[in-house]
Amino acid sequence: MKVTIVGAGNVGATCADVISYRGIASEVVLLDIKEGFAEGKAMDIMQCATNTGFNTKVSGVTNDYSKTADSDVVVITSGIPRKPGMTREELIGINAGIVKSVAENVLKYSPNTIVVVVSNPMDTMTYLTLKATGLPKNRIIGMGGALDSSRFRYYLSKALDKPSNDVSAMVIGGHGDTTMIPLTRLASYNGIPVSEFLSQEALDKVAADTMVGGATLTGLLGTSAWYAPGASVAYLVDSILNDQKKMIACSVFLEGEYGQNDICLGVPCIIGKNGIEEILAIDLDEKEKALLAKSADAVRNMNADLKSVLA
Ligand SMILES: NC(=O)c1ccc[n+]([C@@H]2O[C@H](COP(=O)([O-])OP(=O)(O)OC[C@H]3O[C@@H](n4cnc5c(N)ncnc54)[C@H](O)[C@@H]3O)[C@@H](O)[C@H]2O)c1
Ligand SMILES: O=C(O)C[C@H](O)C(=O)O
Repeated sequence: MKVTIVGAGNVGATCADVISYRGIASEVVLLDIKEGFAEGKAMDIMQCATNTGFNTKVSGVTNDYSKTADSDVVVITSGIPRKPGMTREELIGINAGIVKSVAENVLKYSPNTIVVVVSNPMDTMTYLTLKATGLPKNRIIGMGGALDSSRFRYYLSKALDKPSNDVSAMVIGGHGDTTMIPLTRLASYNGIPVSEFLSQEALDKVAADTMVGGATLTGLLGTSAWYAPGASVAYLVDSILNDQKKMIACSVFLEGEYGQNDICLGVPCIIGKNGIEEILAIDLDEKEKALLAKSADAVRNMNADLKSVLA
């Protein structure tokens, strides 16, 4: 199975590293526009093979899309990341043009691929990829919910003082500081509602910390995060390539689901060899429904800025 990652920067290279280390794909191609950069990242990763014991073939290319031919999955991480004090939405001016041209280029050589969109603002970039390529909705997946949910589980585990892997929780909605919706009501510690262990005040703080999880890291690092983002993409790619049918919150084109139309937004999906195999309809309470509607309004506003790119 072959995976191409366009953008060999922090997130793209970390994703390639996790995919090869865990043996998720037999081949990974890293592509970047910066001369020699992807080649260098691929060589560095390949030199881990004997010490960590993997057999995935990782190669790097400078802007040569012919080397990406017949990829089963293409991950788009090309574009600029935010700096401290910025929102993800401020990246649209530069990233929209990059994402559109990358999506068009990869499809020339891999017409049957499944595309995973990572570049920010992610929900809008997913919508742009869908509109620009005309691919069926099951083959365009926006990655944000997997990461936000892992941060939610991290903050819950810290509040509970228990391991993250004993916590089950999901974030839906947009992948933005004010648009994501941590589903606190449904979060559990080994099947027991977290509200049995944590006060409402503590749960509200966990939700607030989760929502600004990316901004907090950007403030600490000076650029946005990459370890958890790269691992979250690899987790999603694993479910596609190995047909695991995992339930993962992903940004997907909605046609009536959750009362939304003509938008890509994070909702729970079953992810398998066909990409988005099912959009799960979960019962939200009135407060959660209102938050999702507000989140959709904000993402739709952002999508309106794509007019000139899509013209
Ligand atoms: N969806 C998410 O959950 C999530 C998580 C983390 C980061 N991101 C986003 O992912 C993107 C990448 O972040 P990063 O930290 O890896 O940034 P980075 O700057 O480390 O890497 C981006 C890479 O893209 C390359 N690039 C730019 N234009 C290109 C083009 N036309 N073709 C090929 N390569 C091109 C650059 O040369 C660079 O190497 C950002 O937009 C960031 O906001 C999203
Ligand atoms: O925070 C960012 O800008 C990058 C990414 O979306 C993240 O959540 O880490």
